[in-house]
Amino acid sequence: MHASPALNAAAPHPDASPPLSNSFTVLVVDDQASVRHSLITELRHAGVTEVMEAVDAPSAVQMFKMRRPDLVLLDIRLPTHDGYWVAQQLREAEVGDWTPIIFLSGLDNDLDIWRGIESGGDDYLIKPVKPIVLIAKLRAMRRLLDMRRRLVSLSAELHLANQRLNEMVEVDSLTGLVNRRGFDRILHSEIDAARREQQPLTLMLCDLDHFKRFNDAAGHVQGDDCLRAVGRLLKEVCVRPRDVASRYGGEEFAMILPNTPRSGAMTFARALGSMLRSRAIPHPDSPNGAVLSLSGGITTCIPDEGTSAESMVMRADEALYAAKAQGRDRFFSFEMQMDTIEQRRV
Ligand SMILES: Nc1nc2c(ncn2[C@@H]2O[C@H](COP(=O)(O)OP(=O)(O)OP(=O)(O)O)[C@@H](O)[C@H]2O)c(=O)[nH]1
Repeated sequence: MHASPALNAAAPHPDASPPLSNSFTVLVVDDQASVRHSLITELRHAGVTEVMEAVDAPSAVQMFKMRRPDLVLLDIRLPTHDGYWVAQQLREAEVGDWTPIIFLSGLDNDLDIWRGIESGGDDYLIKPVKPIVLIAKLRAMRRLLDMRRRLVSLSAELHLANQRLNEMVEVDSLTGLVNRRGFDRILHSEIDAARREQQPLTLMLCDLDHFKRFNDAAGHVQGDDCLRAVGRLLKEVCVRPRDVASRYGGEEFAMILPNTPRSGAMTFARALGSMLRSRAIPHPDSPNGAVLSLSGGITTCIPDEGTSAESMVMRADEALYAAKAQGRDRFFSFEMQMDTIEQRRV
């Protein structure tokens, strides 16, 4: 506390400077009514749209939390708690945010300035405050605040743009499914999650049967339509939120099915097979019948330290190769083959 007037009336008044544009709110914290009054008059003159007053530390903190001013003018000497304490409370109350704090004090020594900055202050004004200095600092802080807001909004825009870009580069343009890049990322992260949670993870590779003949007979445009139809079907069959259908490449698709044991994987394969049959997409030249069919290779495991995305793909691919070799239009599970050398027709 001190008795010096808030403003040095002898200092030249910055009448020539234009008022601060847009809305700008300031919280003045000082226990002396005369000081607050002089500061408020000067702030209004400078174009500050709203000035709040607090007479002590607790009410300053409370007002700050409720009203969130754009700037705080904070006296160091206050009853009960000092301005350093207030600054610390304000900084703790706005994690991730930043409101400029300018300390006001009659004290002019290096240690006070150091303590002020250490406790979260941004600048320091010695009372009596010269109006021209007050307004210059107000403008400087306003400029910093505007810059920070622009940066925050730019980084939010950048974050959104990055998200969109990521989505774009991970989406297959023909089918709208996750593409190979997205598949690789998701498979790695699901292996990690399944290892942590000790839950079974299933990978299913599906390949359309005799698709070269389809293209040769119907043409590539119809072939593309067919791939789109299969893409829609795979999306439909992936009903659980973490199930992922992706286009692995060409006429090959991959499904990542977290928390899915072998039995669940076979149920999924049956559902997929029967949905495809019910769609009855005509195949103009298939030795397997008049409608499109597909073959699938499945691998299921609770990943351990030795499990990698590559090893899972290799196992699913081996099972897919066996399903093709055994006549197509079927799903094989790598593990079931290993366990029982049993082949299952879906
Ligand atoms: N229309 C179209 N065809 C594609 C696309 N990508 C791959 N293909 C075709 O898919 C066919 C795949 O042929 P193969 O690998 O010989 O396999 P397949 O004829 O399906 O025979 P199996 O897999 O053994 O049943 C090739 O003719 C590719 O040109 C695509 O984006 N659009």
